[in-house]
Amino acid sequence: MTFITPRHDEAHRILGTTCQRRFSVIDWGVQHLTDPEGDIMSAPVSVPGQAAIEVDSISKSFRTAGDERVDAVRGMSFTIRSGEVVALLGPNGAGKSTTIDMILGLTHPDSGTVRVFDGAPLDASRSGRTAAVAQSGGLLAENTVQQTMRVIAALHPGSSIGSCMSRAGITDLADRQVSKCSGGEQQRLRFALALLPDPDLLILDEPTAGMDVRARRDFWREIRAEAQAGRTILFATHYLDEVDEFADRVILIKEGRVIADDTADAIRTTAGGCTVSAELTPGTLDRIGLAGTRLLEERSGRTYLHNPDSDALTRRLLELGGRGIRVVPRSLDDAFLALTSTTTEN
Ligand SMILES: Nc1ncnc2c1ncn2[C@@H]1O[C@H](COP(=O)(O)OP(=O)(O)OP(=O)(O)O)[C@@H](O)[C@H]1O
Repeated sequence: MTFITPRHDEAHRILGTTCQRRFSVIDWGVQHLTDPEGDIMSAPVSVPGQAAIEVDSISKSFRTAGDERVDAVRGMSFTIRSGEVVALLGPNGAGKSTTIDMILGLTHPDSGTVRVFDGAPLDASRSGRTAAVAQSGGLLAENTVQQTMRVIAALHPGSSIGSCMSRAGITDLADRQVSKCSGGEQQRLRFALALLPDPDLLILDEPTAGMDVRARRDFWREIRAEAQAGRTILFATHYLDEVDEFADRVILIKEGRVIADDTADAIRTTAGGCTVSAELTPGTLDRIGLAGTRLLEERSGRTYLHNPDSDALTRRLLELGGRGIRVVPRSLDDAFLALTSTTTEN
């Protein structure tokens, strides 16, 4: 199993202590965990349409240093089928990373269950069926790209360094020192490393962080190819255009709960209608009094609002002396803001 994660202590604690007999931990920043004989179990072929990930009513709380309880995940349920490309989307602190950690078996839910390929999450990671790419950390700066690939490939007999490097678009970077690679190039290296065990499930936590527009486009083309080859992809991202373009399905989470689970188009329709923006005098917001009105954001002197009945909202803003009123069909960004924001009545 190969873990590429900045959650060093977490992986070390769980895998290094609970699986010591079966696993060795080569600790040089990346968690490389394999059984001592280098015996990687062959991955069963996943069947399209079968459940790859089953998350059933999971909850997870933490205690802060000040002994306050944080409910990171609260009763979350969803199923991801083999071959799906699914985006986990939510504002900062929504519970995305905690959920991913539970799917990887790095941490366990306080209640509820997570199954990966109908087994324990850790077993799927152990057998190489799950591989993860985190957004940062986990690479040795002084090694070259090729050396990094070789070290990890040695843990996965039969893996093809050339193919994985080519699919991740880093063939030309083979002799470059990791420290000289840009953030986006390092990210592609992590991706190539994750491909080495030939995983059925790829979990990517903000995979394109640090990539420019072209690199992001190339990266997603490769991910698409991996999905078409039958791999299941779950990714967390803050880039809504990526969700729109690449995800078959979006699981939108807020405050540890799933608040929407559908295609990007359907979510846009659910959160439907138009965004209404206007220049408002102070205090106007409190006087709108139209049920279902949500404040999306206030920016550059304009207030952006949503109500399923945008005509009624427009009339109300006119009554209240709103100026420069604009009504525009909503983008996925708007839908995201609408679904994760609070109503003006709150
Ligand atoms: N080990 C921990 N100890 C205490 N609180 C934690 C711990 N891990 C996560 N949390 C808290 O749980 C909540 C969910 O965190 P999580 O990292 O899962 O969110 P996220 O959606 O991944 O956020 P981001 O987009 O900012 O990465 C946050 O309030 C976070 O501060």
